Amino acid sequence: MDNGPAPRTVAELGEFGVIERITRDRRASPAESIGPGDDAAVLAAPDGRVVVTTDMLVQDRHFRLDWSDPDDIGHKAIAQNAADIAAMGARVTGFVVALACPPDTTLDFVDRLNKGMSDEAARADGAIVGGDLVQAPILVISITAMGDLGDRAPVLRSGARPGDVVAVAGTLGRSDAGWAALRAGRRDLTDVIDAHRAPRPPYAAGITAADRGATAMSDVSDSLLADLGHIATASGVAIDVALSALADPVLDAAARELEADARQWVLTGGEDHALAATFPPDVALPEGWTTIGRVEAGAGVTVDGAAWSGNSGWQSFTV
Ligand SMILES: Nc1ncnc2c1ncn2[C@@H]1O[C@H](COP(=O)(O)OP(=O)(O)O)[C@@H](O)[C@H]1O
Ligand SMILES: Cc1ncc(C[n+]2csc(CCOP(=O)(O)OP(=O)(O)O)c2C)c(N)n1
Ligand SMILES: [Mg+2]
Ligand SMILES: [Mg+2]
Ligand SMILES: [Mg+2]
Repeated sequence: MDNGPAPRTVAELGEFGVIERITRDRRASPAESIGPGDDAAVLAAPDGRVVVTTDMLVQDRHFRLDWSDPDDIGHKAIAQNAADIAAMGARVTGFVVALACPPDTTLDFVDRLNKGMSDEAARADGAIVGGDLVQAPILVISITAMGDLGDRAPVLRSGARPGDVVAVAGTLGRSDAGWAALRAGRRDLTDVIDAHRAPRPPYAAGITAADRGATAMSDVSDSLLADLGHIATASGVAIDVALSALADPVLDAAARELEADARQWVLTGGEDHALAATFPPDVALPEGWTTIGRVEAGAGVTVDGAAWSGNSGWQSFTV
């Protein structure tokens, strides 16, 4: 029997066909858990507490289809959520993914988006256990991540104390540099463009930081200055950052090409999802962490002892 041409778009395959396609490889959920396919998922919460966070990506606000491949968008959507779990000192247990897309979205696009999400979920050691699929005029990906602290105390933004060391794990400023390269049409600057399209946060560093006694932690989504600012405010302390500790030859090379200031990217660029944390002064930093500053008495964030002039990072409603 001739069933006609194979479906090519989500409208042609239909909601339940697409869900079946997306979840086909996701039947294997973690032990004691129930994954996609029922009215809700069930996740084990071994220590009785659940860490939970949500973040969304909106087309033309967080990504552009002419700048990012579908798998990049999938990576980024999972990464921005998993980084918040890691920033609490927790490990990811599961994700639920709500996807809104136009009816002419191709199945190839959905497959690649799905592959990017699955690959990054695997990097974060978590499974995609459910979601939602609806029609919308543009793409929106809204993800909720759940995590488990084991026997650790959560690392809050409020625990930094004067005398603590400030450290980061992961790269800073590369995503912003990549965004600048894309706006300038400089597709050749692949180091920074790749970092913008698909950040790879250092999830394990969040857990090792918690185990090593980190006093406060956050991922860097809006900018180093803005996110350290949240730690400073929540902790009632001042933070001073040493610019020399933030040098990155990849950024310097991109800055020469784009006639830009690498310091601006490192301090005010968002979307790298590096981890920033404070540690007691006598602690040996775990692997992957680099000292970039110090916690002091007072308020606010300074750079080499002085206020940073100009914008300090991304704000959703300013542009
Ligand atoms: N619409 C909302 N309703 C309730 N809480 C929110 C809302 N938006 C943000 N928050 C909370 O405000 C805090 C800061 O949010 P956000 O800046 O998005 O954090 P992050 O950069 O870690 O994603 C988080 O604790 C988040 O849960
Ligand atoms: C098309 C496009 N425009 C602008 C940006 C830049 N941008 C979008 S969101 C963002 C920062 C973080 O976004 P937010 O939604 O605040 O994430 P959260 O802090 O909640 O993790 C930046 C720098 C981009 N990536 N793509
Ligand atoms: Mg958020
Ligand atoms: Mg965060
Ligand atoms: Mg933000």
